[in-house]
Amino acid sequence: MGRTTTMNSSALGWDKRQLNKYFFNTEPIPRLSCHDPLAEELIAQEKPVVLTDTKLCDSALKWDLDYLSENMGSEKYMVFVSKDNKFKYYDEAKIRQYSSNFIPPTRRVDMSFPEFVRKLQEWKEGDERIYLQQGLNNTVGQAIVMDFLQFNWEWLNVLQKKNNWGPLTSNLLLVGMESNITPVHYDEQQNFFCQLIGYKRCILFAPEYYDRLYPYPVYHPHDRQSQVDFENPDFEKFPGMAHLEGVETVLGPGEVLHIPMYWWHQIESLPNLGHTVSVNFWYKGVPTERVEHPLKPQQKLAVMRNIEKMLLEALKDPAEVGPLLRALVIGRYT
Ligand SMILES: O=C(O)C(=O)C[C@H](CCCc1ccccc1)C(=O)O
Ligand SMILES: [Zn+2]
Repeated sequence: MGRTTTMNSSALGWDKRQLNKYFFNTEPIPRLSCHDPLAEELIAQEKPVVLTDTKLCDSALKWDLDYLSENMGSEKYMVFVSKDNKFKYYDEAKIRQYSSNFIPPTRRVDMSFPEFVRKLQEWKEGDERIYLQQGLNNTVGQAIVMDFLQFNWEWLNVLQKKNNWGPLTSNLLLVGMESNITPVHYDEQQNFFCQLIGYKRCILFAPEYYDRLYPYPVYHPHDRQSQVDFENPDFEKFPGMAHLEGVETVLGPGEVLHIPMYWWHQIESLPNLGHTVSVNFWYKGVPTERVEHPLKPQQKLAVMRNIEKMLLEALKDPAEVGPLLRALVIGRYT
């Protein structure tokens, strides 16, 4: 990119003026040492927390573009291409069964790491943007494997056991351009999100804000993604959005954000501070054995997802799900 960044004087390494102004208020996500008992308390309560000194991925702080080009082997990696700066995730498997004409907002191109870096360096204003999003697997070079083995697994494994999480399912390597945005969505896994290079703004909303973020239907390719666009909010169509309140942080190199399962999150690579490199740790949640009532918001979300899945299974035609739900609720539960 070669752009000179006017780094601001503050020690943060980034400048508040670089943050997009949105219509909702946010409070800061607590930033704690991983040795602070409150940190583990918040994780146990499924609340977001930034851990500043885990040393979880210190061996990967050197994963800049040169090092990754050198050591990511000659394999092809998954790169998404977008006409704007938004990279809304979609499930390719759901496109086929979702009858109506779904137009993917981004396209997937597989390319080698050096190819990806060349595209980054040749990029100029107006070009399509790119975002490498690839699960780390055994095709990466030896050096990367060595770095990976040096992660602070001891600390992670203790937390995994204490919180009765399921197995680690994947580590997504994310290499994005400055200003790239992953729009607000939730995942069905516990996540430790590690920032390695550059700065990412992470805006989170609690799972109970389900009725203010209007997720797509479960059978839609954009399942788990919100329908709202923070940069062009449609308050007529999505009135609940007006009551959104979030929490946020700007994550820098070496910092780890716990994104609890089902928490909504939007991730933005800060403008003018160069490309970003992150790696996440996704853990399967396990169903709670002793169910207590009233159910937690996360559990209600799981129930609603199951109802949508059952209805589609019963009705087969997605177009019939809405009318049946309306018949069930309007005038009876409203
Ligand atoms: O770690 C997370 O959960 C994030 O959302 C990080 C996000 C990219 C995620 C892309 C994605 C979202 C859903 C399914 C598969 C891939 C970023 O950092 O831009
Ligand atoms: Zn996510």
